[in-house]
Amino acid sequence: MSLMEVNNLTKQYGQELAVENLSFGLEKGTATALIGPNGAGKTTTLSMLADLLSPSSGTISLADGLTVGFLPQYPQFFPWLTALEFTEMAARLSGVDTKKARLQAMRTLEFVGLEGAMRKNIGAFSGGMKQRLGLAQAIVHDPKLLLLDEPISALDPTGRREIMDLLKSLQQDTTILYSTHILNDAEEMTDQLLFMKDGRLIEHGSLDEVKSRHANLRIRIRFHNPAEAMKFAEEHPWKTYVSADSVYLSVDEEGPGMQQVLYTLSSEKQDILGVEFQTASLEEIFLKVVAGQ
Ligand SMILES: Nc1ncnc2c1ncn2[C@@H]1O[C@H](COP(=O)(O)OP(=O)(O)OP(=O)(O)O)[C@@H](O)[C@H]1O
Repeated sequence: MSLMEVNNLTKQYGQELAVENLSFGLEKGTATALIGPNGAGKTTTLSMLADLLSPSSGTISLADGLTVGFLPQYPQFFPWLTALEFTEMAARLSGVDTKKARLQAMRTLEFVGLEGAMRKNIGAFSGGMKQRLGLAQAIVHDPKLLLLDEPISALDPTGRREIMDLLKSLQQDTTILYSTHILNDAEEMTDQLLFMKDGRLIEHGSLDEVKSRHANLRIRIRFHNPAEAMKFAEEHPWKTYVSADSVYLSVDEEGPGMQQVLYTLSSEKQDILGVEFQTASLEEIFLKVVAGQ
């Protein structure tokens, strides 16, 4: 059964519909990526799910006894507190027994890689350390559902990698819903994709479902240099796309199949570096879906 069911969720600000008739479910133990351009309604949605904002209409149903952790897009910290004091306070506010709160806070800070900075004032923390601390306050009470608003977007590639790895290790016993606009990362950790635009859900499904609906399979032929790729494209009647040293052919009713491409390459004795099937990346699909709206 679903851990959370969202039905026709709507939020209106004056005349503006920030979120419009959003419906989806979160299955236990899955990761869902909420993707959308700026202003799509991701923060508004997550704030309603975290019970920080009341919906104008629609319903959010939670499984009995579900505990929820939330990382806001811009978490507020108290710079004069130490990381340990702050996390312990978050634990208590989330209902952790006072006696256990300190130990739990220490364990969580260790888990997010802040064991060496536990007793430092947050005021001296870097952006990456604050992001880890934000995650710590969201998970310190061991929630079964974790809602994260842009947990990785503000980080550099190393920081993103580290937080993604932490999230993946949490995924074993936690259901995760996170918003992001870093689509390469989303592709790595997602059982369900939700694409939002202008407050509406414009596409959803598993990565494979979304890919098979939108991603045309294509063939990539790699040449030694861009000039050779260009020459090949010009000399053949197929619809091609040339980028750097490669020629791309879409595999559809009009395009050639792999067999025909291989036959052509060998009969013409083309000196190539390689030929392979490729699917479009999530980023390309997203741009296509958003543009098609
Ligand atoms: N408190 C508010 N009052 C009025 N309009 C709001 C308010 N909060 C959000 N909106 C509007 O609702 C829409 C959705 O905003 P939201 O912040 O949810 O988008 P988002 O997808 O999280 O964007 P971003 O990626 O930029 O964070 C925007 O058009 C925004 O201007």
